[in-house]
Amino acid sequence: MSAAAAGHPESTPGIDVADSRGRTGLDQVGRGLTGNPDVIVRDVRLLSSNWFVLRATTFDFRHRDGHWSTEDRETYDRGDGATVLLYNTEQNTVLLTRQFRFPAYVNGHPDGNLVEAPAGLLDDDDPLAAIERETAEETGYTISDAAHLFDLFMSPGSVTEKLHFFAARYSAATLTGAGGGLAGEGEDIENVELDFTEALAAIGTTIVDAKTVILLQWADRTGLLEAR
Ligand SMILES: Nc1nc2c(ncn2[C@@H]2O[C@H](COP(=O)(O)OP(=O)(O)O[C@H]3O[C@H](CO)[C@@H](O)[C@H](O)[C@@H]3O)[C@@H](O)[C@H]2O)c(=O)[nH]1
Ligand SMILES: [Mg+2]
Repeated sequence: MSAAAAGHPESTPGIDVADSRGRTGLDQVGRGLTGNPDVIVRDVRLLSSNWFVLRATTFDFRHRDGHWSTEDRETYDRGDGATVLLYNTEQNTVLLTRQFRFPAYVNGHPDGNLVEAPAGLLDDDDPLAAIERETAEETGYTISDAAHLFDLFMSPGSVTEKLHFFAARYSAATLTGAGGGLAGEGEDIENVELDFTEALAAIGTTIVDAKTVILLQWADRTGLLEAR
């Protein structure tokens, strides 16, 4: 007799038994939130845990005029990430990457090859360790002086991710590895070194990745690099 026929619910990967990535309890996230008295979480349903995690959450929400409504929101949870502006003040250059991004390709980017600041998911590391790791993996450069700038939500209507922003120096002397990303994960990442003026001019045409635009404009606003 199956568990369901015996009156017990079936086991669900990601909830009460491990999913393909070894996770359980994925339907518990968000249930205990108490910070906002105008929000009462009623239910969390796991929709997918194929790779990252898609949930639907039902919550009661008190509007500004005092009335309550019940709302459903889907959230996509990739964990948090970190990104870095690699800069060289002697050359007035930045070191970016180019890689294929399917979500951009399927949504109108001509070939999906995006020019971006190096970035990666934190996995189990703290943000600084994660950006040092990702910079080495993706570009081959070793960074040692990464300065934390700010943390931003990148798409708060649907994606839970908070992105930690850094800036760090690079030079020919700090190129210590091959870069290119993790071949085992299907990554194929190319370095793109640009004169800072050229990089600023490419915003909105060649450079259409938000984190990269934010970092370039930060460097312009603070005068870290020179827009000639
Ligand atoms: N098998 C499989 N692998 C996946 C899937 N989604 C992602 N991956 C693997 O997970 C890797 C994640 O690479 P990271 O370098 O850690 O992350 P990222 O995708 O570069 O994300 C960074 O940039 C994003 C875009 O700006 C940011 O959103 C994110 O915070 C982070 O900074 C991908 O390259 C790919 O190999 C999937 O659905 N299936
Ligand atoms: Mg990456």
